[in-house]
Amino acid sequence: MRALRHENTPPGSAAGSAAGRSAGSAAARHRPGAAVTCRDVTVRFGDFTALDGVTATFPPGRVHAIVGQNGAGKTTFARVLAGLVEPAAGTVRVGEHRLAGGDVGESRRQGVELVHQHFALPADFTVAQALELFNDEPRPLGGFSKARLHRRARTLLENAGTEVEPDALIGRLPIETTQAVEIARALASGPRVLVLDEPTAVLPPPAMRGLFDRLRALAADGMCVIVVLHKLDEVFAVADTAAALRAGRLVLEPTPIGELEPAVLARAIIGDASIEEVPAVADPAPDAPAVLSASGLSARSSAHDAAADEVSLEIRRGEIVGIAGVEGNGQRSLVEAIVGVTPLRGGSVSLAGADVSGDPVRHRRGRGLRVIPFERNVEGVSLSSALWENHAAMRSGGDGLLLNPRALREHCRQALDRWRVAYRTETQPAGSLSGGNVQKTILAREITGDVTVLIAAYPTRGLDIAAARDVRAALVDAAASGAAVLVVSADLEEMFEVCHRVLVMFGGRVVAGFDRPFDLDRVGEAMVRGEGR
Ligand SMILES: Nc1ncnc2c1ncn2[C@@H]1O[C@H](COP(=O)(O)OP(=O)(O)OP(=O)(O)O)[C@@H](O)[C@H]1O
Repeated sequence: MRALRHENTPPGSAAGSAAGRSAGSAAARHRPGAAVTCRDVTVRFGDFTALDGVTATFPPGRVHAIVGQNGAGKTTFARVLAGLVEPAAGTVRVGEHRLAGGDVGESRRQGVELVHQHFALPADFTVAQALELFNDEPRPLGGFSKARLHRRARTLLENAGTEVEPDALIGRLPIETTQAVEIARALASGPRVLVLDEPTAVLPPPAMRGLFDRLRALAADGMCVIVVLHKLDEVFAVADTAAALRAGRLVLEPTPIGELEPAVLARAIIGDASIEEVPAVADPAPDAPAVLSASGLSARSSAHDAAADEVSLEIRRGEIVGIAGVEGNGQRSLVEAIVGVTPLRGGSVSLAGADVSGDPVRHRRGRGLRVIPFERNVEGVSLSSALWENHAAMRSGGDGLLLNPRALREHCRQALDRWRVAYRTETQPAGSLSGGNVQKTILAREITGDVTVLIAAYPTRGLDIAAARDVRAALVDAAASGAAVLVVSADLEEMFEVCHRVLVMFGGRVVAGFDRPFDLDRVGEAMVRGEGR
């Protein structure tokens, strides 16, 4: 879902390609931060209330965390500030200015910039072009030269603390660099208020520390930084205050972090619900056969990723194997080749003893292969289709459920309820769910009793504490029921909790393998150095 509105002529066109200021002036155009004051902000989608009378003040010069479960209203709140959603009632002020609401241009003029949960820069733009999006400053006739645009881009990127070639295509960048460009773009206009919606969801730990340093530096410079986060340790690592939303209501107003205990914050997020421990993962039977094998697998590179290069691995019945690695080191290319959406360049893939190297996706699914894909909004669901249609769409793999719409809808409802998806009716489009709930609909469809091989790419990305726990428990449960499970994740702690073994990918190859008990430093070093078996 692209939420950004492209208000300018496209960069690269004669009129749009010119920046109306020098490379240096963008950095110099610093505006003092402003407080954001919300009073009784209420947002409705039809008869559903997504934000309910939110009243809060976010002073400048601080990093403010907003937390809450999936569907609590965090993204909606961020989008209100950015002018993408118009409140039904209430007021938002940026400094002294009262926003009319629902007007991106107005929010931007008042110095509010939003970095979206799902990146919004066009994949086929170069970095330099992407940085010109929304640059509405006056420009001379004929525009500036490419060299000048590149100079400006370099300055903006440097200010955002990243190095990337202005000529690089957005779609080819590693995901953390894409995010850095998004932030550079947001900072280009010298905002007073920077809002980031779940910026850590895509980042490996070192990049996360870099992001936090940058946000702290922006706040120290006077900016009001509002950041949506899920993990408590991240909140305590970066924020000055934390506020919590639950079911659209502000249940904890922005509170200095020094006055908050993690348990209090967790309670504000989940309310009365309890979170059980993830059951311990049992060892696979000694004679358990391999149900997923890849032998010398090579496949072409995929978006944001390196090509998988002669990867060999085996996962046995009941075994959970993690693939660790900085994103972009071939994990995606490997998964796409196993699933069958990318043809093999070399090697083979077997499922339950049968060579499926040339088989279409549908046949592999028919053998019990289930997948939680990398990009849920593109690969996992059709956002414009109803929940029950999405649920039914992938069921043609031979699981025997007849094409009876009523039965499919009932089946969908049961699965969504089991996963505690916050939805109103199975006929609503998937695009009307919150990001975390979209992920849960995919889990509800893919983690079922008939799985023989489950591939889970970043399965807890964007999920709240309770849902992330449910996913980890479901992975352990799937293995206990006899599935072979492959987990790709940037979250090493999560992997260490559920996996029997962890392989590290670097430059498209598996460069190291580790057994329990895992050593964080050794795995981390292998991820960065590309060696360490
Ligand atoms: N355009 C829309 N139409 C209908 N309902 C919507 C729309 N956008 C959001 N909602 C609903 O509003 C509620 C809040 O959604 P929001 O995306 O703000 O949650 P969130 O706290 O950001 O969740 P997550 O952590 O999963 O991203 C959800 O129940 C969602 O289904």
